Amino acid sequence: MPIPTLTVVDHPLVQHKLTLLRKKDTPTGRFREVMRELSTLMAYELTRDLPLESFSVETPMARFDAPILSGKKLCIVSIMRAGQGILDGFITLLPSARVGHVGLYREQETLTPVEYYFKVPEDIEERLVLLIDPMLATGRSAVAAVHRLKEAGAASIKLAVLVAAPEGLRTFHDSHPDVPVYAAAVDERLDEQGYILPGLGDAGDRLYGTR
Ligand SMILES: O=P(O)(O)OC[C@H]1O[C@H](OP(=O)(O)OP(=O)(O)O)[C@H](O)[C@@H]1O
Ligand SMILES: O=c1cc[nH]c(=O)[nH]1
Ligand SMILES: [Mg+2]
Repeated sequence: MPIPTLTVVDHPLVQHKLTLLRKKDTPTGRFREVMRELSTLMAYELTRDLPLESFSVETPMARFDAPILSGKKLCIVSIMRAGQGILDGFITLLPSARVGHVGLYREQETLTPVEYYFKVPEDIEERLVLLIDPMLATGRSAVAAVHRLKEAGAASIKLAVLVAAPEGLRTFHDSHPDVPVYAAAVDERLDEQGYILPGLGDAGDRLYGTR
């Protein structure tokens, strides 16, 4: 059984920007902007261990062997809606990655994730999947998304979230011990409605100004 891994991205810029997202009076436009900035930093961390190979390049001065990315191609998969808030930053750093979407919302009473959309590239089994969602609360949405990705053939997946609850991390690791998790923060706990405390509120609502 693989050992579940959790990487908390403790870079000062990540922590500073996350604080801006947490502030309840950060307005929608600014929230969206900061989430995008933060997501480029998360993408940087998630790709830290990508393999490199040598490529012969001619600079204006000389020919030499320079490093380029090798290994599996990438697929970024966003868990809608709130995942869209961190998708742009990932695409900015990884412009040739394919992009997939999983549409999920939590049913309010039971917190059961309900799927309304699923579209991923056909060759997903050949790609490293970077699954993204700002929030991991009960963990059930991420568990369901990974389950669907594995059904579609994905064999290599990393999960990136901004804020995770300890309860959700346990549930996720129990279901998918092979999927490493990257988070900007692990918060205290869930409240009675399944929101993360202290968290940042409802990420989708704050991104899009809904309630
Ligand atoms: O870990 P869980 O308890 O499953 O909760 C986390 C999910 O909740 C939020 O989505 P939400 O259901 O609010 O949908 P939205 O993105 O459309 O707002 C969030 O973006 C996650 O997908
Ligand atoms: O705190 C939470 C929990 C689930 N989804 C959110 O957007 N925020
Ligand atoms: Mg929401």
